[in-house]
Amino acid sequence: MSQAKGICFHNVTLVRNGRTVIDQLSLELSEPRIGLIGHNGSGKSSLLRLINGLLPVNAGQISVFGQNPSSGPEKMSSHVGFIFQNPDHQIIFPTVEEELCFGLINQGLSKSTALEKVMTLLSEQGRCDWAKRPIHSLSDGQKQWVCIVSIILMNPKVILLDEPFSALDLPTRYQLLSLLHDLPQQIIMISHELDSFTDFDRIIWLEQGKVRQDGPSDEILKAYYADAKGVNPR
Ligand SMILES: Nc1ncnc2c1ncn2[C@@H]1O[C@H](COP(=O)(O)OP(=O)(O)OP(=O)(O)O)[C@@H](O)[C@H]1O
Repeated sequence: MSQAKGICFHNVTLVRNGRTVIDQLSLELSEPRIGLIGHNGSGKSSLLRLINGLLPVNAGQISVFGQNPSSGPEKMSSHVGFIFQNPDHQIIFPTVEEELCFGLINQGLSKSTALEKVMTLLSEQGRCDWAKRPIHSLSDGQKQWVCIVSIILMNPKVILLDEPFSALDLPTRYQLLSLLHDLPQQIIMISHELDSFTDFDRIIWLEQGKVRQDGPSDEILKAYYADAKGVNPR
C-alpha cells in the first residue's frame, strides 16, 4: 500500500450491527475532487467516517497521508476536516467568533492569534459583522457556511463533506459550492444532488459497500442516471 501521499484503503471491511457495510474495499484516493454516490445505505457515510477515524475498521488497513485513522478523529484533525449534513451536529458554541476560534485554539494557537486569524478570514469574506452574531440567529445555509469556514481555518489536507447541501436552497448551495471550488484542499464529497459534482475529477459509485463503478465524473454520472431510470436494468 502506498503511504504518505494521500488516502489509501487496502482490503477494508467494516461491520455495523452485524452487517458488512464496507466489503473488502481497496482504493487510492488522490484526485483533488472526488464524489461519492450510491443509493441510501450503500456505505458512503461509513466510508467517510473511516477516513477521519470516527469508525474503526474490522479488517484491512487505511492510510491517510501516512497516518492510521484509528488514532481517532482529534489526532486526524490536522489532516482531515469533516463537514456534516446537519450543521447543528457540528456547531457547539453560541457565537460565530467562538465557533471559528475553537478549532484553532485546539490546534495550539493562543486565543488572540486565533481571533486575529478568524477576523482576517471574515474580513476577506466581507463578513466582519458576523463575528458576534449568535449562531441561533443564522439560517441553515449560514450555519453551514460557518462550518465550512471553521474547517478552512484549520487548513486540513482533505475536506470530507457528507451531504452538506441537502437542507439548502439553490442559491445558497451555489454560493457554498463556489467557496469550495476555489479551495486548494482535496475534497471528497457525498451528495444526492448530482449537479454538485460539476468539475469533479472522479466519481465513485458505491453499492452494498463495494465499488460498482469508478471513473471520470461525466461517464459515471451518466451510467448512474441511466441505472436509476431503469435504462440498464441488471
Ligand atoms: N449508526 C449506525 N449504526 C449501525 N448501523 C448503521 C449506522 N448508520 C448506518 N448504518 C448502516 O450502515 C449501512 C451503510 O450506511 P451509510 O450511512 O454508510 O450509507 P449511505 O450510503 O451514506 O446512506 P445514505 O445515502 O442514506 O446516507 C446501512 O446499512 C445502515 O443501516
